[in-house]
Amino acid sequence: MTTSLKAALKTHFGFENFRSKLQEDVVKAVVRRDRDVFVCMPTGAGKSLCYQLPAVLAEGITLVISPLIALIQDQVDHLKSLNIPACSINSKLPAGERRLILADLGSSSPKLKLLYITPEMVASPSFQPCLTDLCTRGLLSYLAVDEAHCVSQWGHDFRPDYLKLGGLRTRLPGVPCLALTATAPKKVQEDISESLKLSSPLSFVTPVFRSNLHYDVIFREMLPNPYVHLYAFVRKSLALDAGSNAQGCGIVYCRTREGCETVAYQLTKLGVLAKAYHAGLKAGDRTEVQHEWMQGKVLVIVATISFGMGVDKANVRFVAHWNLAKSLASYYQESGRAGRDGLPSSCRTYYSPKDKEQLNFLIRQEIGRRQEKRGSAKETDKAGITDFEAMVSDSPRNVASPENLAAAAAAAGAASLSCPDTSLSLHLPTSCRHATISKFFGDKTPNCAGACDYCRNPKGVRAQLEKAAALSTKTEAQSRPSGPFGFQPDLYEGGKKGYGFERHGDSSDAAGEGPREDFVPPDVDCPLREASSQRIPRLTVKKSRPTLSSMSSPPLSCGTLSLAVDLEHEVFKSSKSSNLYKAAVLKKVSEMKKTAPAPARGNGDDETEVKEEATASSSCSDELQGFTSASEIYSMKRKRVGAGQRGSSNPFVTAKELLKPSMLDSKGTESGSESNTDASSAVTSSIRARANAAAAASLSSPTKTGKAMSKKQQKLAEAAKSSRNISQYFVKKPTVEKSQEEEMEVDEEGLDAPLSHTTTADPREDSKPQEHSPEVIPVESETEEESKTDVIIIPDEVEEEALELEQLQETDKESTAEPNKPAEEAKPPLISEVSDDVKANRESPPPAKRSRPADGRRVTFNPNVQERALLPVNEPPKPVTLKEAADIVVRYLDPFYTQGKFANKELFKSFARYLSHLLAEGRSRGKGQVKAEAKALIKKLFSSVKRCESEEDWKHLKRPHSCKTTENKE
Ligand SMILES: Nc1ncnc2c1ncn2[C@@H]1O[C@H](COP(=O)(O)OP(=O)(O)OP(=O)(O)O)[C@@H](O)[C@H]1O
Ligand SMILES: [Zn+2]
Repeated sequence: MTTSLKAALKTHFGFENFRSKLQEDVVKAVVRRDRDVFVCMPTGAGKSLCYQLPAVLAEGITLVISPLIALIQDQVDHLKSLNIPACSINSKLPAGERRLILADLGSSSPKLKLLYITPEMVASPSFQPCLTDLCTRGLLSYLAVDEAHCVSQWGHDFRPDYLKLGGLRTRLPGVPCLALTATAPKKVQEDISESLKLSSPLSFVTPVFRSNLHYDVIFREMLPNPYVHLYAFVRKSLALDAGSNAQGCGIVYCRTREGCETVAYQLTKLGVLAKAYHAGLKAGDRTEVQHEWMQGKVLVIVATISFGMGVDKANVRFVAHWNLAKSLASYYQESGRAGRDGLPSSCRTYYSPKDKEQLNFLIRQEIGRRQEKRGSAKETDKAGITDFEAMVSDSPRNVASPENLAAAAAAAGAASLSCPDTSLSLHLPTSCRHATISKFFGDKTPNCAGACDYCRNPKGVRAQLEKAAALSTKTEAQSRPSGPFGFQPDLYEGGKKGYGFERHGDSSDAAGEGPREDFVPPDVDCPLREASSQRIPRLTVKKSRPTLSSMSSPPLSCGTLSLAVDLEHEVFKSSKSSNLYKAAVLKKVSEMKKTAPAPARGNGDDETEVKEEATASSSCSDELQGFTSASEIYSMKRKRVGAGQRGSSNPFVTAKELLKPSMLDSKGTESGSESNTDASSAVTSSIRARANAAAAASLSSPTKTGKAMSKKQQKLAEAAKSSRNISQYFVKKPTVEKSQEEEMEVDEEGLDAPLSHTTTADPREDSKPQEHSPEVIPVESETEEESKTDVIIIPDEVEEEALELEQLQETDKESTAEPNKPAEEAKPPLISEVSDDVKANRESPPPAKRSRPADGRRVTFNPNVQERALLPVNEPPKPVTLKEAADIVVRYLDPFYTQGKFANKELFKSFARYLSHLLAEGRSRGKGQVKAEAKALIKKLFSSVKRCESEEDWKHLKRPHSCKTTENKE
């Protein structure tokens, strides 16, 4: 058998030998087909071959379940390059190709050997006939479940759709199953076996210890300059000083996008080319960054955890965690991307107690949210906490715990060393970091032989701890109850004051820039009215911002500035939370835009005008020198900041600051600068806010600033338009004051993915459509361009959903998909995922879809009113696309989800998907009809069931053909 396997290995894959005895043993076991098989091997050990080779040798088709389209694409491309017939069915596939695949699968002897598919797709109703057909004809040779840990709610990457695979399994009797993962503690292994209904599986588990990896931990906040420290680490790890020619590279993981941007910027500035990678970048940019890094053109990739899964690069010489990983399992997997070639590599954590607090908070918050949705607690809810504690716990209970948590305490993330705000001396790391990891995964203690800082220099590690403890005590003593804005640790879990401004203040947290920052009341001369008021919990005043005097751009006129200040103050007074404040600002700006004359553009006088403005305002700015300027005072919660927001820690910028770059742009002095990068690509709240604020400011001086409208400003204004919808979405919300949670949840990309879908801030909390009232806004003052963009409303939910899916499904290979899929548009896909549609919605700004109604009025937000007011007169209805149908469905369905009418989010999504397809079928109807039908169907559903508990609940729904709308009548 060995000989024939080896021959096949050579013939089909070009390998002389198996990579390891383990790989060979697994392949042999799989080929025997008499048992299910469980494989736990480190990343890069060659797991894929364990099912690919048997798949090639077997008759029939191997169904491979993999969580990411990007991963699937890589695998399929690789197999195709080896002439092995493999493909994937997903919603990105052009209809023609999909038909071909389905035709092959339906033929008597399909040519395909491997069919890759996501768990969502395999569970989708449209795929079932194909699956059943293959199964009944005995054409399925194996079921391979890659990244099988996603099936476990104890695992760090739980994906609810993986749970459905148990059901799938039972429908495929006699098909041997192979489950593969790189990281699975005992508990997760058991869970995998149970959930996938593996029958007495043969287990192949590699020890987790990797002797070529060196682990250490540095207390970030004890460093005079953490970036310089990181830079030195990079140089050393890549042997740059030794003039090494070895093409090594490295990864720095940050929790937030902003952190990535900052670290990448700092490293590059110091002399090592580093680039950021996160879901806030355009897909193409992400792919390019990854590509450059793979090719060694960029030495360091600074990424959120959206980067890495499936990245097959052997010579990663270091993995640094600038922020803590969220669990020991995650840490092991992330750091494990180093040294796949077996050569010595470094894994370093830059530990900060703030990270620990924030992560702890976020994890608990997420669990609370899940429980709230579910209405009950589950034992597995604790998984997130225990896994995290495995990283950072310093509690004696855990140290004594037989379940490794203790071990973890001293462990890998070193976070163990954490918690300087407790008595550190009691919890010195008591063992080697490798040992901790091994214990966590249920392995026996390895022989570290100096491959961690503790084993190398236990004294040094202790000394660091003690120093950190001392520093922390000092900092606490200094900062404790320092007036109304002080951090009050006693209240940590008690209320919003307990979280304090400084903890969740802003970006410096994430980026780890230096020591903890205390709230500094603003200068008495600060132009912002009520600047020191803390009536809105997360609007902080920061003195550390540059003052007017330090600005290089032309200053504003006094009038503009004071108007901006007044505007802000008015809104500030009437808002109760930062979100409401933000929404109100956006609304105000939007209103003003409508009542002001359209700004003249591009008349060639820009430069003169700007100069005039600068001269006119110079005296005013002089007066203000030394003060924190109005525009730099509000520090809102961080929102997604896209490329080009490097180092920026204050995403919410008010009128004046916005005007500054825009005026510069208009003079051409900063065109092409990084702040000028495609604003639309990162339509973040911050940018929207900037755009709106810009518009507001320009209105305060309509002639001058209007003329100075730059390209950038136009782009921003465009971004603002799409935000207007969202602002209305917000503004109709009840004035419920939210806790500091919101501040943290926004851009915690690093946490989003690992905590599964639900970790992303639940969009529904921010979007309660049922509370919106119709709003009719006159359009007289609008520019033509503006009026085109207001028809489609993108609920935040859609954006969040898209982000979530982006992270989970298409993180890094977006470019492999066709940008616009005419085929998809032309014909309803046989198999599709609503998620992609939703995503598409987010990526492309809402197109102008309807002409303005004859009465010159535009209706926003209330879909019922829209229908009437916006229907084109005497024009045949434009047939809806699937995407448009999905938009409509999501919008109408969302309130029901919010009201708890769906047992869980998956059902909600599944119904949305079902309904979208139903409504888009045939493509012959216009929007009005689709809307009416959507409403009718939803109504019908909830007239038969009080709460949707299963897919059966909607199976009876059919398109209501009798449903007539205005559009129909035309
Ligand atoms: N027998 C072999 N000889 C040489 N190279 C091999 C062999 N088997 C696999 N490889 C190569 O090893 C690399 C890693 O394999 P693979 O991607 O399957 O790892 P993996 O264990 O699935 O990692 P991950 O956990 O990241 O998915 C690939 O480039 C693959 O081609
Ligand atoms: Zn050790």
